[in-house]
Amino acid sequence: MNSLVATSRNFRQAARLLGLDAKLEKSLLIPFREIKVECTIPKDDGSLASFIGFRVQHDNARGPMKGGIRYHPEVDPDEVNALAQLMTWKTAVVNIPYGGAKGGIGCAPGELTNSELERLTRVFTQKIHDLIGIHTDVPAPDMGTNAQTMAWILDEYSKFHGHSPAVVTGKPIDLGGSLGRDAATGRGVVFATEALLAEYGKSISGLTFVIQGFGNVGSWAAKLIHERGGKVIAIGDVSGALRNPNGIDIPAVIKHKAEGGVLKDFKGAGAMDANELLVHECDVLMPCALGGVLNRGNAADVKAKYIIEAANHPTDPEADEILSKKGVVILPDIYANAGGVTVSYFEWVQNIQGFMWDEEKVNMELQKYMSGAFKNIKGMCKTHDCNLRMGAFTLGVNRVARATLLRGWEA
Ligand SMILES: NC(=O)C1=CN([C@@H]2O[C@H](COP(=O)(O)OP(=O)(O)OC[C@H]3O[C@@H](n4cnc5c(N)ncnc54)[C@H](OP(=O)(O)O)[C@@H]3O)[C@@H](O)[C@H]2O)C=CC1
Ligand SMILES: O=C(O)CCC(=O)C(=O)O
Repeated sequence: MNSLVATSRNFRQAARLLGLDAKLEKSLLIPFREIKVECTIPKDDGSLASFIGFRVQHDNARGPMKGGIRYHPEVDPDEVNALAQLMTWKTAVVNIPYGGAKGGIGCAPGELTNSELERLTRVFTQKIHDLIGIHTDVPAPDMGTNAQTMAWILDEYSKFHGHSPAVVTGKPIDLGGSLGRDAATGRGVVFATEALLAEYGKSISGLTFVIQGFGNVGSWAAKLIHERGGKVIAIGDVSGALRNPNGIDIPAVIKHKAEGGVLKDFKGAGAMDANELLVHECDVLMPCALGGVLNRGNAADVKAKYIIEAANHPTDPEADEILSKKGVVILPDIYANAGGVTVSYFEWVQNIQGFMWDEEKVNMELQKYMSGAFKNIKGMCKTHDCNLRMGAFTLGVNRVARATLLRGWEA
């Protein structure tokens, strides 16, 4: 299902549960601003390459718009729109003073050299610099981008507006990045998983995990699960998938990749069909890559008891229905992966204050925000007699609706 249709369907269902006025519902759905820019760069061989960049600023009722920038061949306007909308509800779920935005460039970052990526990032920043800013819209990394990408945006933006570290988060520490931001999404996923499992009298230790995606989010989640005694029995990325029923040595995989190795060539686990990953027998399934990977084509075959949505919108509404009929418990993206934006908020606060926190404080505050949000979601589930996804959506949408009504519409 189209990602924007799917996300909007979840929003509408939450709006109905909350009894929102139809006109307010319509206004909350329409993005504040959609930006589309052409980015042409000279490649290293002197030829020209053109790309399309997007930034969708969905809503700013609760504060500056916030969200990552994705570099991936499948980036398109509907996908960016859906991701921007999810950011609005996500920042509200964890109650940080932001709205939602998302950006992206349709490109294959693995096929561009470092200097081509730098030129592309700088051209994109030149095209949008007037529309982002510390108190308007603050980008961060997402799939295919990282701290280096944020450093280039910061440098290019600062040429127009003066040194502005708080204009992006997820920066390198040397440029004002926060300790703990790199690990934050994966760490938040693990805190969220612990909160969910505790409801069922379980803990990570001794349970089996399958993880799709071994980039920033997947590798940190896997590492922290491994440290807590969880058994990661299968992992995968674009190169392929691996399994080991006795548990994969995650620190060894991370070392193998850090040394330039390809995941599928790791020797401590056997190869498996990547299409089997999501339907592999396990206690907990963690999609940590693309959206829409759980759909009506595979949902009936999923064997996990719990799905933690570390990726954004990995589950189609059709799959949602099939999975909930099977009794699978799904922890929704707008809560499960909110640790990244929460620590981005801490980074922004540190930049504005000009005062750096130690990593212990960052992780402690993150845990506080994640457990507080889980309690609030459970409260909404009780009030509206709904599942965790609708609990999270009603929590987020209600906060944004209240802020919107308080601000009013007088011109
Ligand atoms: N970074 C962050 O702070 C946040 C990220 N998220 C979400 O988490 C997800 C992952 O993001 P992040 O870890 O940052 O991205 P990265 O680019 O760091 O990693 C993405 C991972 O997904 C893998 N992947 C991509 N396409 C496929 C595919 N078709 N099948 C299997 N694996 C695939 C990549 O493989 P390969 O390395 O081989 O290309 C890589 O391992 C995204 O949905 C993102 O929106 C959510 C909140 C915050
Ligand atoms: O850290 C941020 O600002 C945004 C992270 C993000 O893009 C996401 O949560 O999907």
